[in-house]
Amino acid sequence: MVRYLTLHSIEEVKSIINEHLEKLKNEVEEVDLFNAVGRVLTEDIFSNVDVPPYDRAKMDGYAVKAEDTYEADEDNPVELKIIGSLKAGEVKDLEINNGECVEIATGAMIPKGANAVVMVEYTEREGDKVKIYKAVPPMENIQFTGSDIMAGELVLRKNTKLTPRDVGVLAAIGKSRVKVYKKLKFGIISTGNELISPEEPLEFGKIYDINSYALASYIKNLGYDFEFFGIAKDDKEDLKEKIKKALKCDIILLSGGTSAGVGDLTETAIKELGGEILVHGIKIKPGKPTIVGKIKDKLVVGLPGYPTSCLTIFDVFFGDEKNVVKAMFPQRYISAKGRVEYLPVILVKHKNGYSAYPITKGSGAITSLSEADGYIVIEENKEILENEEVEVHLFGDVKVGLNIIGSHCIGVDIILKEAKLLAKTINVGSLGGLLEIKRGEADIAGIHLLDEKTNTYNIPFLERYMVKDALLIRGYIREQGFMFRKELEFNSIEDIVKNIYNLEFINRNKGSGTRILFDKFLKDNKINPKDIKGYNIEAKTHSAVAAAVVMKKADIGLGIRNVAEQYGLEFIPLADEHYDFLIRKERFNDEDVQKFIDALKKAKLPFKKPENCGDVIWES
Ligand SMILES: Nc1nc2c(c(=O)[nH]1)N[C@H]1C(S)=C(S)[C@@H](COP(=O)(O)OP(=O)(O)OC[C@H]3O[C@@H](n4cnc5c(N)ncnc54)[C@H](O)[C@@H]3O)O[C@H]1N2
Ligand code: MOO
Repeated sequence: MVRYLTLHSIEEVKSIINEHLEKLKNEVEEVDLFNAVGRVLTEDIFSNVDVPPYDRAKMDGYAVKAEDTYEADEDNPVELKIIGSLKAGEVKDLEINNGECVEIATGAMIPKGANAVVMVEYTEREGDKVKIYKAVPPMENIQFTGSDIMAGELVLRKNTKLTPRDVGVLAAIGKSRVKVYKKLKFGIISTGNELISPEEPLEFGKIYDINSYALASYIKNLGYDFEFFGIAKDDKEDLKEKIKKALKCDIILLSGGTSAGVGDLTETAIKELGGEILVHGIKIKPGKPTIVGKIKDKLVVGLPGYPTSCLTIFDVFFGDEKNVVKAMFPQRYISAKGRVEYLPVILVKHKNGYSAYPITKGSGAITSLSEADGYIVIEENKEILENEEVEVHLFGDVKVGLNIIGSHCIGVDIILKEAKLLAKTINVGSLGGLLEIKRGEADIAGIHLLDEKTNTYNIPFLERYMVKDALLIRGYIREQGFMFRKELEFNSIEDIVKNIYNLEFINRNKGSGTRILFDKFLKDNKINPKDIKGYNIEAKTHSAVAAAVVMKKADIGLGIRNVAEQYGLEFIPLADEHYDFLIRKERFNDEDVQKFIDALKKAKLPFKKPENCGDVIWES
């Protein structure tokens, strides 16, 4: 049976959800001050009292009649008689006349007759007399009744979202409880037999439940409440049981089980609990199979299982307004037809503004969102995005720091840690890094490009690509070689060449230095890539190659020694390669760049360091 979803527009779904939210949002509850922050007032707040409620001293010293001090200066003090003392909280019937004063503490009530306070630093006490060395004008060092807040004053308006400072104001006027809009409470359920809690050890075939935790945190950050009802098995009765319990919440969020597969039970469960389905399918990417249903007056939202889809949908329909910045989109991106696409991007700041790099790991990857600074919205009828200005909706502040764009190497992470630097590292391969330096977007690019003709690294490429205004810093030497599981029993490159047609390879992405090295190896040994099994299967990092071999998705792949060692694989070296750093000249003297180079020299790296590590070896 072929099942197609009827896709609703984002606006339609927003209006269904907002209608429900509006109703809930108007419900009112009362909270005490310890629980008021972040809540939204449903009433104007007026003060019934003056703050402060009496004139009080701002400083420790003596309460005086100002005119008695006018003659005083450092050489000619005025002497006053002390007729008493006042501490904060003391109420005494004291009144001063000319020539008199009262010793007073910060916060104490100003006695009758006094109109100024002389700070104790400008006085000298002798018994019941005090010498005043400084003249003070009237009102000096007194905070007057109601000068902070006056009785009858409007202090906070309806619809204010209370900040910690606002709560301070409420306390100041003795308002111990306030009426606020009811806090929405979300019930959270994850579904899937494969899911386990992060508290359990990982069994083969299981994955950790991401969505419950990420959604709950999202909800908390928005100032709402949540309750977690656990992971439902792909079993209708279990799911129904959990939904029933969750119906005490205002909105129930399920994740997983929305698409048209066998285990997709959400729709049925909602119906069998007496509910109706309002939406199943939205013109959005990611998150197309989202379900919106209703059981009595409760909204039940079936979010897709893929973490990025799940969180994007939550954000689109329940999230808060985002700050927007304009950025250049320097790459070419083909967007989903017939759906509005929310594409996560990393922002890179440079002297002409921002550039936005798409994250294309897909909706199954949680790091699509955790690495993103925000997203861009690509309209339904736009198919290609290329070298144009876009608006980026920001998740928070844009992290700024060095932009390190190029080939990925764990050495870079170690150097950054040594240098205590914050940096953005974007993995676009060596050649990609070189181009980003040319374009002025990267500050530093890690590159390892082997020139076949000269059998040297990097410099021939800089010349061929006419890189200008840049310097090349000698980095370190990585041992590239073949990694494979023990059972293969190879001892030399010759062993590998002999067996090459029986092996399942995993290759690296085009533009990566490792790929170039592999191609050269094939050429040197007169092997046609077409005859290599797995030649077209690409992994993006050294670790991904190692993981594929460990998991027996491939027999062998090319990568660096220390990654092979990390994964417990055998390793036969093929070539020493130079991993160097291309740096834009105008950034060369920046503190962060210099720190990076320093740390490169100092850091203990799992690679060989040549004598001239950290030196400039080429300049355009
Ligand atoms: N034949 C079709 N297959 C799929 C379609 C379709 O239209 N036709 N849509 C695809 C799209 S788009 C999405 S999005 C997903 C949505 O899948 P479900 O909502 O049914 O979710 P599951 O199948 O249960 O899970 C998908 C994926 O995500 C993992 N997952 C689920 N829950 C969690 C969680 N709480 N934490 C971490 N990861 C989770 C799950 O293991 C699966 O790998 O369907 C496509 N398929
Ligand atoms: O709707 Mo799915 O989220 O495109 O991957």
